[in-house]
Amino acid sequence: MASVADFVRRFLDRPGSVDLTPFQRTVERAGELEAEVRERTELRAGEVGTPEFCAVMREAARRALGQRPFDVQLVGMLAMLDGHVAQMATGEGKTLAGALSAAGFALQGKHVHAVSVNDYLARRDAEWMRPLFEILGLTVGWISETSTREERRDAYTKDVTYAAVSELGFDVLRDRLVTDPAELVVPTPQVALVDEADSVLVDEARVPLVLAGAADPGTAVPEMAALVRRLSRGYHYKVDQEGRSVFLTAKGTDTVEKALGVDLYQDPGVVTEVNLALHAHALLTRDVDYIVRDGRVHLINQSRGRVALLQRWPDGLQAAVEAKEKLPASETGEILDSLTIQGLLRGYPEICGMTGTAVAVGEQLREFYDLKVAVIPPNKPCVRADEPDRIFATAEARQEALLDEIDAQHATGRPILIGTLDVAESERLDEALRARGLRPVVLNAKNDAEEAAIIARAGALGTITVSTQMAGRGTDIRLGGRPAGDDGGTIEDSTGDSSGASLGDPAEESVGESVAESTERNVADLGGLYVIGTGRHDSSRLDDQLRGRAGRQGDPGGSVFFVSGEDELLTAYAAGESLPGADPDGVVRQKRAEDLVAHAQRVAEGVNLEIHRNTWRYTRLMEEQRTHVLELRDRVLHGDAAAEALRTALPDRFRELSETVGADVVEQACRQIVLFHLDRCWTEHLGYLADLREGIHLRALGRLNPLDEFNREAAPAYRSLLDEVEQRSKETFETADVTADLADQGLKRPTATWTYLVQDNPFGSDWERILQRVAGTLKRRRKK
Ligand SMILES: Nc1ncnc2c1ncn2[C@@H]1O[C@H](COP(=O)(O)OP(=O)(O)OP(=O)(O)O)[C@@H](O)[C@H]1O
Repeated sequence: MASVADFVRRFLDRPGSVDLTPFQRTVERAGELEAEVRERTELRAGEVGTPEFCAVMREAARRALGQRPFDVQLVGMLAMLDGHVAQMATGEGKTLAGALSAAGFALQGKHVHAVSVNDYLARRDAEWMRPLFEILGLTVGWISETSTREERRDAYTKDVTYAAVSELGFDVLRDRLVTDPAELVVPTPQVALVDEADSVLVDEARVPLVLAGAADPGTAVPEMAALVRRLSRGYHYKVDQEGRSVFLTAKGTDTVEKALGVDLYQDPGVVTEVNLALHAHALLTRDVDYIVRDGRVHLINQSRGRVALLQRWPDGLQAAVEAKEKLPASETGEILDSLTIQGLLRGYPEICGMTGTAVAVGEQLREFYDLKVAVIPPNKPCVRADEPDRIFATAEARQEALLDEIDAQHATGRPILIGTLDVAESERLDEALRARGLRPVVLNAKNDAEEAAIIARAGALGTITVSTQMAGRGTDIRLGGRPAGDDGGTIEDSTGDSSGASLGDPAEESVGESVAESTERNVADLGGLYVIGTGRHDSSRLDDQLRGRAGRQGDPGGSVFFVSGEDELLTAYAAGESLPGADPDGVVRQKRAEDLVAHAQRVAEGVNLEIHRNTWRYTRLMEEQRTHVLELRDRVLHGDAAAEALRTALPDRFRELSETVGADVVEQACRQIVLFHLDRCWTEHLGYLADLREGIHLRALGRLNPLDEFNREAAPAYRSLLDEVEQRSKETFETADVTADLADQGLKRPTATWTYLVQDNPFGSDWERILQRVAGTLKRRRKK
């Protein structure tokens, strides 16, 4: 019978979170089997999810990696095997828990795609966990951006394949162009096990992965960039409170019209160009939203603080930023196909994941993926001291207090990790600290190559590390600065001679106290790593990830955020409400100030959720159509559907050709013809949907619901696409010389293709922006 405590706990659990009791019981019983399993020479896992299975997995990890999984890691494993997102705090050993569950799926004969956050982690985790998979008789592979198609195909044949989500998506997209089944790379998706599930499944969910082809330089608009550079904010143009949209004032409209000699009202094309240039000028900031490196604009991924490789904004905006920076426009090309990360991952019949911060996005995980969160307790209780925010009236007062605090803490030798909100701020802080004679180490999107090394040292005595959000994830910070994983957890260790893996507990083997351990103890006596945030993020999860760098595995540690009333979070999301008055030292001490900061953060989170929902409403239909097109394509690629269709439609032509060139040649030609037109029409359909979405605002002005309107038009357009494919295929079949190269007869596929991610539009959806813009322009016209 469940105890009262159990009942109360379950009652208090957040709605939608998973009851761990059955998993905990299984793990308890696994504990009873441990001694017996240790004696076995051969490890057979038995039925997945049973106590014996858990005991064998634990023993496998102990033998292969020298790490005996803690009970909580086994509970996490069971939760993932049951199809949930396991929330495990930073440093709790998610890599091992994830590998154990990947192995559990693989032992059931399923292929697992372990979705990593980046190439570095995909490779590191695959190599680190390789001995575990091998001891269980399983194979493992990894994919990185530089992997060849052959290497990728090989990696996908393994039981478990580690890869960044973008690589998986790009492979799926590239497979879209294949006309011979032997060239396919990605097998049918089975299980996705997603690391940092909140970030991939929620924050990046709406990012489209794009496959483009047939080069065409982007539209450069240098004159527009030069023109808007001369406009003044507040006078010629205004930016809304949330910093998400910008619009010309009546004065600005006049100035632009005079300068360009056009009537903006008559010329929507020019309005779009001016607005894009204004966006690039007023809303996107160098070293915050992007950096310029090697003569190119590199976007910064806001939630990770690192350069978002291969990402770009929607084309017009990308070109506008390039023009703003006086750089040549980068190539654009026609979009051949695109797929959002959410669409990609929803294509897996089974999905689960792990992260340090899932509860806060529990609602989205349920809504978009039907996933529940399992909150796994820590192995050792967290003793980190999280101080309340220190709130200041002005940014200046905050800066002074921040520098004083760093100075004071550093004087004791305590290691400090300072998290800034963007690259520019990390550089300013670096300068200010140097002016005080301190020697910080800076980690930001500009030097991310050194990340692992810098972070591994961040816990060393006397170290000051200034970092953007990138420090939040992936690399272990050890007190005393021991490099991550020197107990068996780095690539170097595990790619080496794995037969040397220790069989006992690492702790049992050390004799006496090493230098590293004594430094670790010193740092612990000083209070452990001290994390300081220079401002609250617009999502509490990002704050929690930063705090989570300290206090890992029961280590001592501390964290505090320095907030100012001038921070964007407050000016954008708590506008109209002012902070209570500050004391003479500039500090705001009333409780209401804390509430206001929390309120602003909740508003920001709500705004993001709304944008996500809205984007998904529009993309869902497109992705359903895409799935359908792909099913058709598969039938054509793998079977004789094309030949059957054309034989039925044009029996005489089919017979005549079969007699002259043979049935095989005709069948192959039919396949090529239908695939060509299907791909071509899909590309055209995507272009049509993009235009439709851009134009839908005009109907919104006519008081029709834009989403209904969109759906009303997109559905018949798709039906006519299918008719069109049929029509064009018949025409080609009728007229083409099927013995010659079909490419010479107008069926030319794109010669060059490339892939990229479209950075989520930072100002809300295109249609929302355009709507605001048009409404704004019309309002101003009426006033005139
Ligand atoms: N069962 C175990 N026994 C001993 N050490 C372990 C065990 N599990 C994990 N570790 C060690 O704990 C450290 C943290 O593991 P890992 O990097 O997987 O944590 P994490 O949960 O992914 O943290 P983060 O959220 O920061 O990425 C690593 O050095 C790893 O070797």
